[in-house]
Amino acid sequence: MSADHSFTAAMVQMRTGLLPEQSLEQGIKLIRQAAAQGADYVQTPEVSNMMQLNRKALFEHLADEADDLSLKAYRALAAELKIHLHIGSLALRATSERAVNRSFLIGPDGGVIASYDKIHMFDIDLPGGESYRESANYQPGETAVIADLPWGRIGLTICYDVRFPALYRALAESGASFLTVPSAFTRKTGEAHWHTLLRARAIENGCFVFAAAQAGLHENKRETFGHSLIVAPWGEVLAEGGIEPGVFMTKIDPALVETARKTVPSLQHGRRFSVADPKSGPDYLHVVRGSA
Ligand SMILES: O=C(O)CNC(=O)[C@H](CS)NC(=O)CCC(=O)C(=O)O
Repeated sequence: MSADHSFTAAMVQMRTGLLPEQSLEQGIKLIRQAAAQGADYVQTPEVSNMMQLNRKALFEHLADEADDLSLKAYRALAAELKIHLHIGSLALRATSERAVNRSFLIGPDGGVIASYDKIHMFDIDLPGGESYRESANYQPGETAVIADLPWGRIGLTICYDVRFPALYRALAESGASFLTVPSAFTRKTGEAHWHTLLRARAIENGCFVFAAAQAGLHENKRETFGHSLIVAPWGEVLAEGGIEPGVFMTKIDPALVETARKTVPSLQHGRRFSVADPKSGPDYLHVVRGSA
């Protein structure tokens, strides 16, 4: 695998609605636009198929992975356009009681290269009354996922995962050059944290970060932050969306990963903590209480 040639990455920013059929139409239109402008890798946001706050309505529209119309259509589209298509996530049925928030990396032959189930559940009460209990409807994943693209290795994560830096360090240490964070950030937390978190994950790991976002006021009355981002390994923002749906793209030079890591070799300088009690977690995260 040679990682020395450049490619074009495109973030598709969406304003997903209540119904999978409508959302699919919006997704297909924007993905076609990205491919027509020369994109090789296209990413869509978290829950590209539907945004439902109501559990009953959500479960009425959930399909199993094997029957999901969005996944079928996106696989056919990737094959037609001959692109790598990363569907940031689809809400799918896992059991009769539980959904799963699962992303898919689809290859230019329409095959699924990898899928990832969101690990960290957004169970949060924000000041002002906005409240989320993702774990009430979704079962979390337990496995970090990497896959190989023609241009280097990619790590898959989703949205709230971005607040857990150990996940990204593990992906980088497993050889990832590209970290991906398709999202549906709230407007409030996005304004405060979105750029900082994504740029930090890029800088501390010497990786590109690709984050396609949900944007604006949705049919279910939720407001998401938008600002899809492509961040370089040195931390520069290479492409950024606003709050309207659209396509945001740029050329990617994978050699910049090595350049950044040569300049600041923090990946090599990591894992220097001693281990006092291996039962209490990963050794490089262990913190010993001072005895002063
Ligand atoms: O449920 C849906 O319809 C789509 N899923 C989401 O919107 C998810 C779970 S509620 N949102 C986040 O993870 C936001 C994280 C965030 O905003 C932060 O970390 O600050």
